Amino acid sequence: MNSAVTSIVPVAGRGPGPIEGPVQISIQNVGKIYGDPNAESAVVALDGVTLGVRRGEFISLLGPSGCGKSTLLGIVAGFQPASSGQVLQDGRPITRPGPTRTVVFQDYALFGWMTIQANIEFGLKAKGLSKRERGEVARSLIDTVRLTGFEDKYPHEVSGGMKQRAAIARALAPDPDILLMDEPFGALDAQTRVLLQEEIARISSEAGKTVLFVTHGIEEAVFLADRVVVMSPRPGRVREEVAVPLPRPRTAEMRSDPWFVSTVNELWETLKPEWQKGEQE
Ligand SMILES: Nc1ncnc2c1ncn2[C@@H]1O[C@H](COP(=O)(O)OP(=O)(O)OP(=O)(O)O)[C@@H](O)[C@H]1O
Repeated sequence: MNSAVTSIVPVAGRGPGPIEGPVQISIQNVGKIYGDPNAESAVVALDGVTLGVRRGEFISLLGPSGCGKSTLLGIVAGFQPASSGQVLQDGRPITRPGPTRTVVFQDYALFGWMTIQANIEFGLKAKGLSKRERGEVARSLIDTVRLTGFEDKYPHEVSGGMKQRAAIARALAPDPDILLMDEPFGALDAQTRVLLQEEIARISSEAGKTVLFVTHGIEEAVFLADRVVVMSPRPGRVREEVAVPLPRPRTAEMRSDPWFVSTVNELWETLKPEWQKGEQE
């Protein structure tokens, strides 16, 4: 463990400091093995991951490719079970997907045959809202993600950034407690990515959601998070945590803040050797 990075603590007077309050997601000693655990081909994706996420906290899960980030997110979503350990939401075990947790994927996962508005409204039918109410919620979210004027377009008619804005609005539509984001900006060009980082920082603060954000972008992880949780190469474990003292709302100028620059550099210097090793394996 790198003491230089782990020793970083919120700086007094710089920002809101660590999020206080009850733990909403409790990841307890979670392990995941793909395949027959006794077979040589078994893949140990996660090993003893323990993490508490507070209500309203934005956590970036940072780690090299293949370290089990998506696996962990999938277990929290309820898409797949842990092989050992458990995940609790507000004290209750997560055993299946539920409307209080929604997921944004890298590949947008929009329905191509539905307009942007219909995509956003989709999840609201299950909540029993009338057509008029669904329309109102969708229009408000379209405004939030700055897609006004594009509501009647189909996904193939808009840019990648717009598709991801729509996917974020769709995930917010059922008013979940927890937003799970799996490399949501991974498919976007660098400029769009930066713009959407600022958008999601704004939206998540305004909406007060708990966010688990998976990325292998160090700068993105630090810019967005209240706490960056760094995972080790496979089998994924929590390697270290960095509390981010920057105030909210996060703004573009913070990327040149001395704390930000040195933390990103420190993380890169710490992680580079093991990430390079992972690339070669
Ligand atoms: N369904 C599966 N069956 C077998 N092995 C799997 C399965 N899903 C993932 N794995 C393996 O588990 C390990 C962790 O994968 P995972 O996708 O969770 O990592 P990741 O950190 O999200 O990677 P990336 O950043 O590349 O998306 C990898 O070695 C992967 O090949």
